[in-house]
Amino acid sequence: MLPNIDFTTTKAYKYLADHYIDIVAENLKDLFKTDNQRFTKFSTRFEDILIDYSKNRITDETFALLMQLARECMLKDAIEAMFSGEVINATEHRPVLHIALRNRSNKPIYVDGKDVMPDVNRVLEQMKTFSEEIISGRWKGFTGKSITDVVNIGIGGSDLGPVMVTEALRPYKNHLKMHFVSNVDGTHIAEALKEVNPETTLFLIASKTFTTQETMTNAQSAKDWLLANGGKQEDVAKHFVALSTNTAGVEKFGIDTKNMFEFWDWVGGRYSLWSAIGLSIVLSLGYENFVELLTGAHAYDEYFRTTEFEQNPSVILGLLGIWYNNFFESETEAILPYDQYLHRFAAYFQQGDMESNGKHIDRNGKAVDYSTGPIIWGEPGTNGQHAFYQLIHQGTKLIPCDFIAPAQSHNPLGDHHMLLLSNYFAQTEALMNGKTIDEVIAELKAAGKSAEEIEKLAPFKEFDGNRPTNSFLLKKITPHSLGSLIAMYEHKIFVQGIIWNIYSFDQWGVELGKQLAQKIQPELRAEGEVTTHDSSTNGLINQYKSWR
Ligand SMILES: O=P(O)(O)OC[C@H]1O[C@@H](O)[C@H](O)[C@@H](O)[C@@H]1O
Repeated sequence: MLPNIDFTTTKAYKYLADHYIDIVAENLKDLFKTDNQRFTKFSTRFEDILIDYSKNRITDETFALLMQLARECMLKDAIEAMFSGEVINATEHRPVLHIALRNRSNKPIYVDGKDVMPDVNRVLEQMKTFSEEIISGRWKGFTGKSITDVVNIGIGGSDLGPVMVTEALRPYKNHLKMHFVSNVDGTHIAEALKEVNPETTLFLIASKTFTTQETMTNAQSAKDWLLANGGKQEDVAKHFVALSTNTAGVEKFGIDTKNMFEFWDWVGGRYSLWSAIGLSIVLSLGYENFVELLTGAHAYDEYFRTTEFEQNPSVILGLLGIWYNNFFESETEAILPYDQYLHRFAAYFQQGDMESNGKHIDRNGKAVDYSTGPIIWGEPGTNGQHAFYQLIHQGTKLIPCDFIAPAQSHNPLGDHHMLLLSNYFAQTEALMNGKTIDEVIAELKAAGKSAEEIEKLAPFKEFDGNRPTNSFLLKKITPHSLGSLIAMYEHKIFVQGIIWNIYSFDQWGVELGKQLAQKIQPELRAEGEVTTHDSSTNGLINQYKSWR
């Protein structure tokens, strides 16, 4: 059982609310001036990942109160409930065990009295054997040629994780060309099919439920394409495999269940890259690298589970998020990787975070009267600087930002990495320090501007600063360190869900639109005017029907 505590009724919350009034008047810059231990105190490490959270609007007192909040909300018990396989996804009656998929210690984890590890290991072994067949070229397509291209057809958690990881770890990839098709927009599959040859293409149909409309439609089109381009029904087995929890659905679609890679309903879709859904990762990087990814995540899981809150990155990051979300009323958080390979990292955690904590009903089934999950967004480093950083620096909104960078580049080309990192360091410094009006005036004077020009221009060039950031500095992005970093973020989301007293592992909010789309489909198929909706929806549908 998860604890069930309204965090706004805790002592720590009340103290924090009072303390906020003091802090809001404080300037980060001054906090650094008065405490030369600030970096040492407010930074932590996990293996080769340094997490500097000193540029946050906190003092020793804030930190202590946030830790007290976690204790009053019984976070420790909640962590144990997850790791020991309790049914913490109560609305779907499921445990939450993505940690079992990467449990390299192999210590038993029980669901309904049965250790899940033998099944986890069996599927990993199956992924290993299969990937070796494909990568080595021993697996042949319907004309006897080896596989050159892999198309993963999946959406949401069955797409975002595999895409993010295969992109993040491109330096480790082999000769296989990877394609990812998610959107039901025919353009997505049509464009992918233009790039591949039916004789040498393997399709991975990735769907936990094997009922998702987008995925089933794309999978059917891929099968039709194979059959229309020389393949026969009996060749489907050579070109299609399924990654799913739904054996009956896989059979119904026409994929032989010996070509099915199983996982289980205790794996949430947005936490499934560690499962059979990660087969595209295994194919792209090789099994050993996938195991390294799992190992990095497992090492972090153990650390998260056993480390005191004060040194625990996910606990600290989660609580800082709560500090901004619930006291400063920040609505968004930006994830800004200074690493081109991490270009889908923010997109991945958009689902990870917003589908997990975008809830307004608490664990008692009652509407909350406080703010929960933030809006997550972001793009890679310097691209963002030339696009939206204006608002982060000088806009009216407080946007806590995570800056992520590797010290070592996989492409040490001339000065590129030094230039990239100079921006990474400069931005958090600039966001913190800002630029005072006096500094602006001095600068303009030095540039020879007239007093009149200075007076006019100065206010536009002032930066308030005092804008909070976390910096993640990794030695290098490797399968191991990436595994740890993903797990760190996953557990941060978990921590926040516990404090907000919501269920982080269901996603009922995605259902309504799906249901209505089902209702609209026959109306779009039929001829004639539609009158069953509100005037806006009718108007749009009828315009579409007259234009199509
Ligand atoms: O893997 P499936 O079953 O096709 O689901 C894909 C996605 O479907 C969405 O509807 C869910 O909100 C996601 O959580 C999920 O990842």
